[in-house]
Amino acid sequence: MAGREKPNILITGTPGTGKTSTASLLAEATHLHHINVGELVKEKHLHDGWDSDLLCHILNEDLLCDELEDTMTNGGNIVDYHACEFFPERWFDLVVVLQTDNSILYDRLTNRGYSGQKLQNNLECEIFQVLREEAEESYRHDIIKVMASNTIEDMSDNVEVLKAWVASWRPVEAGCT
Ligand SMILES: Nc1ncnc2c1ncn2[C@@H]1O[C@H](COP(=O)(O)OP(=O)(O)OP(=O)(O)O)[C@@H](O)[C@H]1O
Repeated sequence: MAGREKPNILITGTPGTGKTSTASLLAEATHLHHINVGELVKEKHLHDGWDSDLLCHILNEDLLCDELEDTMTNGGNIVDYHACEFFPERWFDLVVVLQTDNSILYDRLTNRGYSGQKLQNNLECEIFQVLREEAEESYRHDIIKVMASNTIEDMSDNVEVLKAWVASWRPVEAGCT
């Protein structure tokens, strides 16, 4: 079976590190399709209700993966989500982990109205590099890029690097998996 003609990229990281902003700029620059998983889960009800402790939807991973399977098989997607271990490894050609210094992330999350346990959980997630570890446990290390996302300059540099990666990407020949 022929492989996909365009790559799939996963952009992950703690909430507030800039996944959606980076993914939408990259989608504009490359004409790849941006999938904001959080929005998709809400829109298509790919969840098992609302977690009133964590103040977020309880993701149904099977429903989400079934929903995305055909799109991912076709290729040409930028998937943006704050978790990564449950996606099939074969979906992605590149996994980007965005990281933000804690004081900057604190300001971004408080500006967005996060407080209490939710704020604390997200800051700890970034301090302990939970998403970087999750990516390293779930994907080949040579397809992972860890990128700083502290400033607008970082964001535009990251988009340029990723745009160049997309331009140089070539489909894997059938039989050369
Ligand atoms: N590198 C950056 N420099 C400056 N501001 C940034 C940067 N990245 C993100 N921001 C700002 O931080 C806020 C959060 O960004 P964004 O929504 O893209 O993060 P996210 O990782 O997608 O969050 P979530 O997982 O909650 O959707 C936005 O106001 C955005 O403009």
